[in-house]
Amino acid sequence: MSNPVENIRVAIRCRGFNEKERKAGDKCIFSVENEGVCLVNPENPTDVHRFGFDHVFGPEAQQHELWDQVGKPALDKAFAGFNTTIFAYGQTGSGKTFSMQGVQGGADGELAGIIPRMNEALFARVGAETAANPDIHFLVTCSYFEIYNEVVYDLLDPDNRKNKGAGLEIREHTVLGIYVKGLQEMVVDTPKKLQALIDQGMASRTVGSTAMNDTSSRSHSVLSVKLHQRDASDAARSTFAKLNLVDLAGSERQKSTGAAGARLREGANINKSLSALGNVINALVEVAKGRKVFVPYRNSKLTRVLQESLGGNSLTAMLAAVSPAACNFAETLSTLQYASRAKAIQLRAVKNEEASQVCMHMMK
Ligand SMILES: Nc1ncnc2c1ncn2[C@@H]1O[C@H](COP(=O)(O)OP(=O)(O)OP(=O)(O)O)[C@@H](O)[C@H]1O
Repeated sequence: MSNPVENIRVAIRCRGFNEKERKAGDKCIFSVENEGVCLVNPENPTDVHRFGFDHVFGPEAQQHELWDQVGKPALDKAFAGFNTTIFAYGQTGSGKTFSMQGVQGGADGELAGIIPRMNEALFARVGAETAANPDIHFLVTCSYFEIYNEVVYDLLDPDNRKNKGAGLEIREHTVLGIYVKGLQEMVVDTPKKLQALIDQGMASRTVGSTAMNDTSSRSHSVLSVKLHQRDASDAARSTFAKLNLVDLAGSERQKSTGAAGARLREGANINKSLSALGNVINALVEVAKGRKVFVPYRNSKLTRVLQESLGGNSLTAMLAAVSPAACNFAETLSTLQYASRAKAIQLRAVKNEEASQVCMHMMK
């Protein structure tokens, strides 16, 4: 694989009706059509919106299908030395965290989302490759942070969490790219250790109850797993890859969330950063058409952190989560429009051989 030019891959996932929607006897306005979706305006049945996507997962789709189509290809690319990103976008309560993290328990862990599956598959592959070739050495590190009210907090550093207000700075390195200064970078060598850090980070994440979701994520979270591969017999084949797994805070209309006070302020910040993301997506669509336009990455912490994932050195998949219920028509339409625009973004990922040379110092 060498320097592919790829569009962002966009997947849609529609959950089933939740308790509230079922009790209200709400109508289903979403249907799957081949690799596309159809959304009908409940107020006007002739107002029909059709969109095509790379993958569509209906309410009956299982977590392992999402892993096969979206998670595993990203992991394969990381092993080939490419930065990869998966980010979940969608209305609050639409199933972003369910898709990314899933639910613990259930028979054979079938409710596990992309992140725990990624963890297990990553170390299974590290074990298999090391067994097949003793010259290959791996180093896996991870960091986990959230952006809450436009401030970056380290989810793996309890002191940083206690000291709310003093956030971390986002910086840029000529070889390693965008990074968060002072963020803890933990070395992990078993899936158990990585899962313990993920659980620790999840427990620290800012969550609040809104009218739309009892445990709504009020921050954007970024789990970043770095995979360093060193080939002792051929240094030129050493690589580095960053795997970013991003669970965005839910987009929402203030009216539908019943927000007030802190929730209202959070909501305003969430909407501000998601609209900054929308503006970056719009600009990148113009760039893909060959137009020279300014891409406003610096307008929010979120877009700055996602800069490489959206328009730089990364192969990226967007997972847009939606509700099937008529009461969410406006939000679902807006998510589908947002996701549909993102499809046009082109990515130019480069195999990280140069960066790996820098990172090799960390392994010595
Ligand atoms: N595909 C699905 N199958 C079963 N349950 C689901 C599915 N998607 C979401 N849910 C359930 O719906 C509820 C809301 O989902 P989730 O917390 O993932 O939403 P979210 O998009 O992350 O919301 P927020 O932006 O508010 O954090 C949870 O109880 C979750 O378990």
